[in-house]
Amino acid sequence: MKHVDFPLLDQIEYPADLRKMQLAQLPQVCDELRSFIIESVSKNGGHFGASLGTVELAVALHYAMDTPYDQLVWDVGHQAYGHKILTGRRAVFHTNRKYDGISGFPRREESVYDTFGTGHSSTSVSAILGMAAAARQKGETSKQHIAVIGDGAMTAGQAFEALNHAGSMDFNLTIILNDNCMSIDPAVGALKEYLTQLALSGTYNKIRKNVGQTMDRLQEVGKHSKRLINHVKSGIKSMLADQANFFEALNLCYFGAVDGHDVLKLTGLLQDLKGIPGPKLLHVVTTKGKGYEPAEKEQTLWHFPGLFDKVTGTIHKPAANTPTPPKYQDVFGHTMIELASSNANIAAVTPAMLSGSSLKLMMEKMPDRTFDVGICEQHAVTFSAGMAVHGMKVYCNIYSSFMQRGYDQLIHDVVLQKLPVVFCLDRGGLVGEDGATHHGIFDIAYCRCLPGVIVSAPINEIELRNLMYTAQLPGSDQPFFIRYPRGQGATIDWQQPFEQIKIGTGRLIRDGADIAILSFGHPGNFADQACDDLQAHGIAAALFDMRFVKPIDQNLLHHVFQNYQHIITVEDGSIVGGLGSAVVEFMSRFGYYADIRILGVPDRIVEHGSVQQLYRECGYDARGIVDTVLEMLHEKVLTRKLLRYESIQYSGQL
Ligand SMILES: Cc1ncc(C[n+]2csc(CCOP(=O)(O)OP(=O)(O)O)c2C)c(N)n1
Ligand SMILES: CC(=O)[C@@H](O)[C@H](O)COP(=O)(O)O
Ligand SMILES: [Mg+2]
Repeated sequence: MKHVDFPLLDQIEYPADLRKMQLAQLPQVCDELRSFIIESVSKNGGHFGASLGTVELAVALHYAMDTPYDQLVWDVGHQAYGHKILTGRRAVFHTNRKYDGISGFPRREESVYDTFGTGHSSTSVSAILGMAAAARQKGETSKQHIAVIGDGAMTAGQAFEALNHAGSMDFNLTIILNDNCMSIDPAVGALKEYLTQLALSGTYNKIRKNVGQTMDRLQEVGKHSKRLINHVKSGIKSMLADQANFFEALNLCYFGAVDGHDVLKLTGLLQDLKGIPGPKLLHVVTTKGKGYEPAEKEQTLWHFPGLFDKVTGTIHKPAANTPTPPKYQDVFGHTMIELASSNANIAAVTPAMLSGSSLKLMMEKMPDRTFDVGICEQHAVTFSAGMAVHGMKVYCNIYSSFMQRGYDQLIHDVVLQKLPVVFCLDRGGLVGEDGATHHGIFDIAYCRCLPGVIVSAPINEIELRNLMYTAQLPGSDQPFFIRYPRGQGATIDWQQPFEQIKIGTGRLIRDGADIAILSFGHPGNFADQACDDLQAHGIAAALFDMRFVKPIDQNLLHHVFQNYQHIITVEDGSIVGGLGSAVVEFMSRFGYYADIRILGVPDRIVEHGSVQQLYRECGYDARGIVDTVLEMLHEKVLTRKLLRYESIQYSGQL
């Protein structure tokens, strides 16, 4: 750590302050900004390597552009910490991703400098193109529009759709391709190879000279006429004729590749580019984790390291003296290896979440049957469907919120064709600090409405394994969803022999006569705890683990409606369209009546914080369940208290 204090950064509240500085001071600003990020993330947590890689870019952009008038969109937004710190949020940066604190991603509500909310990838070029179109309509001809997009994010279909559109328009647009050869895991795919070749080709030096000549010409003419734009393009194109540049072929002026850590050159280049009208792509080469050695060396680990000692680079780990339950993702990863070892038809697919899904474990052992297809959820779904056509049993693992990207592919390419793909929806439910963009709370509803599918959720790791096992048994020939949460499970002794689960059956976890609690997935554990707590109030609650919302266990529900007047449903998902809705639909269909409360994520946007804080806020943690039961059984509880009081009085008289 070079800096213990921040003499230049202290003078910068907003980019206007940065722009008052001398160009020669920018390297030190970068130095201080980098130190600030290291200091803050080591203590408060957050995404790390990506923002270290964009320090120079953030400084150069805010120095060269007139933000917030000029519009800047950061794709994904996990790399925008430098931007946040330079745009009025340094003093509150320690609240990053915390409950009631600032978001870990750009948010329109948070700052005028955050022109577009992100979190999910590959949206930036579309969004900035839309803004440029709006500016054109308003006659704001001098306004700059810049999207910063990583090489990982660039692999998604939407990014290509936007490039295709951008190249056909003459809007004033700069796409900065931040190429660090990394996604969360090492970048994959043909684009990666292409960008590497491009970066090595040394095109930039020639182009840089050309920019200078172009600027002279622009000054001479004075206006950004269409003729001039074409002139600029053809000038650059001629220099690239022997290179068949992909971006040029799409009609974007390509500049690069440049060193993304040379802040002075970067600033000069951005200033130059401002004067060149039309769609441009600047290829910037950076290092993920730049300036912090451990993060440069182990880039996947330091994408999101958790708290660490900034001096030694030691990542804090929980004390290992007591055994803890594993993460659901690891149970999934290990179980995949077990299943695939005994079933040669099994393959696995992940759209760029190799480590996050723990499919990395299977990739190491069975690389021929494990596919990291890059960030492209839509392709991942249809690719899996294609394999299923020819009898492969594909486990397509997609984070619940990212699956939203592939919804038509689910319907059109899987459900309508009745293909038995197994979708393992990881991060189902509230995910915590990543917040609203990443909460996987809509999947129960968006899967439940699909005809002919199975929608399940395990209460613990053993059930996760058994569901995964069941999904590949002969006769399992429907699309099969298994959704499970982020983080740790509930069972230490999880590696039990597989057992088949009868599809569409729930089970009684504990009996009781006063109220029935129906749970779906891991909140069954909250309900179990609540049942314990309710005993102290003299209430005997029954707990049913539904396991499936589709097909739903009708026998179980008939039993519940025939035996209980009071029913609570609990799920880690939106209360609109989930388990609660399914139970009410059943009640109405069969003409039952009961006092029902639906607990889950309310119909509003839930922000970030620890999952415990968010479960509390939404009222479906153990305490929330207890409170709801007490409220529902208010009179019964009062009567019982009274009876107990009377019996004490009476025994006192004896
Ligand atoms: C639609 C979607 N899929 C997956 C992710 C998870 N994700 C976040 S960052 C990231 C890697 C992005 O790579 P790149 O754009 O190159 O940025 P870098 O981290 O290398 O700076 C991934 C896969 C996401 N945010 N959105
Ligand atoms: C920015 C992004 O989308 C990912 O880095 C995400 O934060 C990963 O989430 P997990 O930590 O749950 O794998
Ligand atoms: Mg990258």
